[in-house]
Amino acid sequence: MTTAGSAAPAAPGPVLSVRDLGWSVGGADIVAGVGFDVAEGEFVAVIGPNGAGKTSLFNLLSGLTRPTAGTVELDGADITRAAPHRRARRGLGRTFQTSSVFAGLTVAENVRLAAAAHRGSCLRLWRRADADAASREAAASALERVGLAHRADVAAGSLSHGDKRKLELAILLATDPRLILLDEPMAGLGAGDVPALTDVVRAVHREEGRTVLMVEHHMDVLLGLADRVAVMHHGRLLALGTPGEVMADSVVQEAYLGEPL
Ligand SMILES: Nc1ncnc2c1ncn2[C@@H]1O[C@H](COP(=O)(O)OP(=O)(O)OP(=O)(O)O)[C@@H](O)[C@H]1O
Repeated sequence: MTTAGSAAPAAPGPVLSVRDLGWSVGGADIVAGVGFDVAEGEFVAVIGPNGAGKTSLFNLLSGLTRPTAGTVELDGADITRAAPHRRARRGLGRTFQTSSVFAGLTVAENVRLAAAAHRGSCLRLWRRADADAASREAAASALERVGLAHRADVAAGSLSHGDKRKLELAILLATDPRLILLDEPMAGLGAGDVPALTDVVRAVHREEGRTVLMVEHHMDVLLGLADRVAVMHHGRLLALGTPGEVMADSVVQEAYLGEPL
């Protein structure tokens, strides 16, 4: 018999819970009926052919677009209609497919600015970011973790594409997000740069314990990272399972029309 005092603690709920999520534009369903949970500390990869709705899904999760159906919960709180900055305050961070850094600022200044903005110092943000010890510390730590500490004082615009991707990750880490959405971080990288960035993403997940959702086209990159793979197709969630399950799924293979997964 279980008494109130000896009851096992309830399992923690999912970090992210998506139910029947949809986004229609001009009568076209860009995202439709998408539902899944992401557990604390999990790494879920999102794959799918071009135009499948992966970025649109990320836009719905991060609040850039308003869903026309369904709900999004973060740690049990309904954030379906919350603005992007409110989601960020609650611990949801994201990167974009295209690089988005201030080219004229130094690498460290870019990260400090993000840290200061997250800490709420909006008034004369830049001066505060420069002077604020906590922001400087957060920036230095983030740059160290992505392997960019030695480039802290160069202009962000002078970085290689691969280093800009690392900088974007550092900008994200400076805000200490629990749930990170990475939209094709490897896009445009030379083959030689992929392993280093993969290692950084792996460390952010495994060593720092952050929950990650990542859009990525290449299964070889995902295999060493993802606990589960979500497959999008025509705006719908076609499959969700371990990388092995998904690769063996004939419906998934058909969606890719013979392209290697
Ligand atoms: N604002 C919009 N208005 C109308 N259609 C849109 C809009 N944004 C995206 N779409 C369409 O929605 C579909 C899904 O686009 P989305 O960018 O989400 O796909 P994706 O899976 O991220 O593609 P890729 O792998 O090429 O980045 C595409 O057909 C796209 O043209």
